[in-house]
Amino acid sequence: MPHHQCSETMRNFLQELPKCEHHVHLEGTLEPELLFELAKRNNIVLPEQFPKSKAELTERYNNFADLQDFLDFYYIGTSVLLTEDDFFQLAWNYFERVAKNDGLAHTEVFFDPQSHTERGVSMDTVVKGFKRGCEKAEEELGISTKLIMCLLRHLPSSHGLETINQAEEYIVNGHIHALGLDSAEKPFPPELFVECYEKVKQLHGSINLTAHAGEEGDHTYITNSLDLLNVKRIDHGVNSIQSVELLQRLSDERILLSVCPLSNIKLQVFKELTQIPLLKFLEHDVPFSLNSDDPAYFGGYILDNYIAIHENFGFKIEIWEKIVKNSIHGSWCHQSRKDELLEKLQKVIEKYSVLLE
Ligand code: HPA
Ligand SMILES: [Zn+2]
Repeated sequence: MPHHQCSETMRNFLQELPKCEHHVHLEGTLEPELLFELAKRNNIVLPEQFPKSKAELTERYNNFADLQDFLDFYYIGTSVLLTEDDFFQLAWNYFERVAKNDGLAHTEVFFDPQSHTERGVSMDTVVKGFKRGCEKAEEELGISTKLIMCLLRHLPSSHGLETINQAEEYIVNGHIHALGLDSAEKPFPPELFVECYEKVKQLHGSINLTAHAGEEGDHTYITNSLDLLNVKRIDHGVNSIQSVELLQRLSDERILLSVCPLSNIKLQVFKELTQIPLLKFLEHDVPFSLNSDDPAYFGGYILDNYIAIHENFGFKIEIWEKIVKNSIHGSWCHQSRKDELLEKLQKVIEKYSVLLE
């Protein structure tokens, strides 16, 4: 049960904060409605045992046993996406929703090309559709965006290398801004992907690097991602709590953890939101952002995650200022954009420091 009520004023404050999202899978924004619509339009036959209605599917999404149980649904979801317009529409629906409802200012979005190229959809189709969504969002919604290509760790690293080759043009020209690593964590540790991370770095010396680590895997998955893959951000990273040395290192090196509260509950990483180690991170000055991960599957977009954290932690305005400041500093946009967002943050803090007294 939440301990702190989120007043209307508090909700408005959280909405108006210039939030940055660093951990959202575009394929994880596929709402049941669009899933069924695209399956029909593209003549995709869903598995026999797959829920038949939106209500049934949403109900099943409330009962994921763990990461793998979710991933089984997630990959069935990806299978309905075929054309460039499908990818565009998926991305656009997300951008429009979070810019208008959630007050999102900047978002760095993951996509999983291998979940599409494995089914015969080309890299070009995927990237062009998503890129078009990003451009329209920047022009019409005023939010800034970056695309992060993720490799699926349940596939061999040779498949990852092939994927990097297919994406070479977009890595070199910067349309793909960063590399990430996702899917089933524990059986597939970071050391399996050293060659892939070296390869993208060869193609583009200043490409940004991140990896999912320490969601179900222990703290060594995080340390090894930092040491062997040279990532400068960790997605999830909640198991860093197991090592004080690691917490100190994350703080010293300003490694941002992209924490996903509602995801952690839905995938049974924690029983209660209060168990997410945000207080420890604050105590050790480990920078973190709050994110939605797969909002269509986990029952909430970014503002819902902020509200849920407020209801469970009752953070004061100064803590929210710090969280948003760290999210801005840890973003991969230009300094000029960060300055804009920091200025906006100051205005919102000034406005609400009286209202929320
Ligand atoms: O939270 C996640 N973890 C790992 N892989 C994923 N792919 C989509 N979401 C996730
Ligand atoms: Zn994720």
